[in-house]
Amino acid sequence: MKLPIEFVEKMEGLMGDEFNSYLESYKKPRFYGLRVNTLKISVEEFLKIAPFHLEPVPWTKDGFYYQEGDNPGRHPYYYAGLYYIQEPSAMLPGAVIGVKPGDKVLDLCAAPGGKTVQMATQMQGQGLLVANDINSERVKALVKNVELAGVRNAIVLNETPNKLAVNFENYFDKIMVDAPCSGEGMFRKDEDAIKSWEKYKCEKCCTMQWDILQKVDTMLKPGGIILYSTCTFSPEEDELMIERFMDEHKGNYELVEIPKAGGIEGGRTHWSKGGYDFGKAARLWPHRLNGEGHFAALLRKKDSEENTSSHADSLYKSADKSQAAKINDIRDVKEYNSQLGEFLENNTNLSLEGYLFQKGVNLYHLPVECPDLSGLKVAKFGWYLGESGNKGFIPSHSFAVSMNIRELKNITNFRSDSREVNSYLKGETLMVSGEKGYTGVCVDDFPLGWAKQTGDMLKNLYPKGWRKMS
Ligand SMILES: C[S@@+](CC[C@H](N)C(=O)[O-])C[C@H]1O[C@@H](n2cnc3c(N)ncnc32)[C@H](O)[C@@H]1O
Repeated sequence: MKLPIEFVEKMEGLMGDEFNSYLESYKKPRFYGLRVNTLKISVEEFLKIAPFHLEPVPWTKDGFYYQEGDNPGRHPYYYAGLYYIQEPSAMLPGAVIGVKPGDKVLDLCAAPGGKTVQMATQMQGQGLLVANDINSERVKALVKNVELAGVRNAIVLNETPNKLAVNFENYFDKIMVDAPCSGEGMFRKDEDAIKSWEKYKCEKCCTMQWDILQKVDTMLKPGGIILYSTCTFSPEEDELMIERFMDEHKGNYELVEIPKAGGIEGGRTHWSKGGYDFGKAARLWPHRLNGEGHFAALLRKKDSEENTSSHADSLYKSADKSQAAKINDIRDVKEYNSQLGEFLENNTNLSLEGYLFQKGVNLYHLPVECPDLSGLKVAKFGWYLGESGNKGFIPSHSFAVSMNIRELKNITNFRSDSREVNSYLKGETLMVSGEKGYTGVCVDDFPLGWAKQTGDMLKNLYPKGWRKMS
């Protein structure tokens, strides 16, 4: 690996005596990680069935190192969304932000969704998770990962922080800012990161980070939490960026201690101007722990006596609610849309509560009231249930993949090592007989998608864009 000379010289100046051991880390292999999706399976159950060589990641209880040859991205459990493949150091921000069920959470720079799905597991379907990214191509991957993980309480947006700040004033309890950065911590994992570093120098990234951070305060409630993270070593993008933010908000924010498990170190106060204790922040160094380079700072906004009722809530109150219905049980669902009500009754054991929405023929669910989304580009709205039209109710793929087996009435279950499961994931028709109608196809009890049983065969409804290639 050829590191840019300018980068090496800068690191030598910063690291002093540590420089040689730091540089040696580039000769060592990278680490591979996966995080168990506890929306679908507990860590204990996963460890019983996972056919991989797993070792715990010290800073998060759901994260594990795997060996390169394990290839978890090709296993049917991946298609059931049982885990998310994530670089081990990248698991820290989501592990320490402290998201709880019922919170309103914003993941501002979210694609492809590693931290979004991690926070979703902590919310357990309660509250609202808004995941946003400015890049429309990357938003597609974000939507897919949110669906695959079975997240039911997320809205995915494709917006600038400026526009979000108009709709979400004083709205969120927690905001994750996993900022675009010069990516120095990723050189060992991905040599393309070096090319990107040469293109987007640190100064450009600082400008982007500052623009993003400036809007965060507007959207955060008093008493709320920001987790700022990067995968770069540069103090300008890390300690100095947070120092600037805290200076700008004069005493309104404090740094919160991030636990230092498994070799994590504090941030470096002497790389800042010295006004705050960056020992509370976290630096993950590749020569100090088993993972790549990362920085994270946890900030708490001070509580205030001001009225905290949010602008977005009040906008919603005056917005047109005719499309939304609050539901408490199946009777309300039937009243709202009889096709959906019948489908739920015949095919599922699901008890839906919360809010139903209809846009054209499409039906959606959210566990909470919808915030004001006017003027925003919505890439995914809540849990997409399916279409209700002339052909009756047609359930969506995200409906199936967000279910657990106990919520499904009609099931076709295959073993993970069976020929059938691979055929299903490739989109092939299967010669399996059964009762006519929709069936949830599962691998070892975990739903993968729908099929329609014709009596003597399964018509495959696994979506084209999701299929396994070989
Ligand atoms: C480090 S990546 C995020 C990784 C993601 N949090 C995860 O865990 O999978 C940074 C992201 O910020 C997005 N981004 C860049 N500028 C942005 C802006 N002004 N507002 C929102 N997102 C932005 C990029 O498109 C990129 O997807």
